[in-house]
Amino acid sequence: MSGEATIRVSEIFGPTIQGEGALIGVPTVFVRTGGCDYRCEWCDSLHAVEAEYRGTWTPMTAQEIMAEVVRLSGGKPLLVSLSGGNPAIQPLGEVIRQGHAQGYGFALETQGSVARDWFSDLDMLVLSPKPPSSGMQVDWPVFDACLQAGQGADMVMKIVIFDDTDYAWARDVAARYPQLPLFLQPGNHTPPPPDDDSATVDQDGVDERMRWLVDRVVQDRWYQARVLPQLHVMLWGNKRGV
Ligand SMILES: C[S@@+](CC[C@H](N)C(=O)[O-])C[C@H]1O[C@@H](n2cnc3c(N)ncnc32)[C@H](O)[C@@H]1O
Ligand SMILES: Nc1nc2[nH]cc(C(=O)O)c2c(=O)[nH]1
Ligand code: SF4
Ligand SMILES: [Mg+2]
Repeated sequence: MSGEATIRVSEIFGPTIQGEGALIGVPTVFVRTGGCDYRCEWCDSLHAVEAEYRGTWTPMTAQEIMAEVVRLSGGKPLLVSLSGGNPAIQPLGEVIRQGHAQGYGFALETQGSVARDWFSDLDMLVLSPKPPSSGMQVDWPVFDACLQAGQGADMVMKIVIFDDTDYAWARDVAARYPQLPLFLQPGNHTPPPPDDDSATVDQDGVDERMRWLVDRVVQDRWYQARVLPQLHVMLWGNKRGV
C-alpha cells in the first residue's frame, strides 16, 4: 500500500524465551526497533540506539513485520515482545492490530519517555524508568502520560539497579506507583561493542549484584518487590538474537 507508515526495524529474532520481568520464561519472538531518545550509559542494545547503526535498520510495513513473525513462529501464535531502542517512537499500532487479528499477543518495553494512544491495545506494557546510574533524567509528567495511555493493558514496572543510589531511587519511585507490580533487575556492566557479537559478560559481577540486591530487599522487608536476573544473559551472555 503506498503511503503506509513504515517502522524502523533493527532485528526480528526468535522464538526464544522472554528473559526479563513479569513474562520471564515465556516463549516469544522479539521485534527490536531502531532508534532511541535516551543514551543510557550502560545500554546493552547500542546497535539499536546509536545513529551509526542506522544503516543496519530496515524500514518495514506492519504486514512485512507480521509476515516475518509468522514465519519464525511457524504460524503458531505466541507472545511478541516489542523492544528497541525505544519502540514507542515507532508507529506500531498497526502491527499490534494485525497481530491480534492473527492470535498473537504483544508486550512492549519502554523507558516511558513517549506516550502513545495504542499502548492501551497492548497485552502488557513494561515501563522501565531509568535510575541515576543511567545518566538519564526521567520526565515524570510524560511517564504519567504513558501510564494513562496504557490503561486497559496489564502494566508493570521494571527497574535496573547497579548501586545503592539506584536502589534508594527505586524505593522512592515504587512508593509513588504502588499499583504497578514491581520487578528489580541487576544491571550488567559489560555490554559488548555494538558491532561485536561476542557474548562476554561479567557474570560473577552480575551474580554478586543479584545477591546484594536480594539481601537489601529482604533486609528492608520490601515484600512487594520481585528480584529477577536477566535469564538470557545468564544463559547466553550479551549475545545478539537470543
Ligand atoms: C535495551 S532496553 C529497550 C527498551 C527501552 N528502551 C527500555 O530501556 O526500557 C530493554 C531492557 O533492557 C534493560 N537494560 C538495558 N541495558 C541493561 C544492562 N546493561 N543491564 C541490565 N538491563 C539492561 C532496560 O532497562 C530495559 O528494561
Ligand atoms: N531473551 C531475551 N529477553 C529479553 N528481555 C528483554 C530484552 C530486550 O533486549 O529488550 C531481551 C532480549 O534481548 N532477549
Ligand atoms: S532507553 Fe533503553 S534502548 Fe534507550 S539507551 Fe536506555 S536502555 Fe538503551
Ligand atoms: Mg536486552
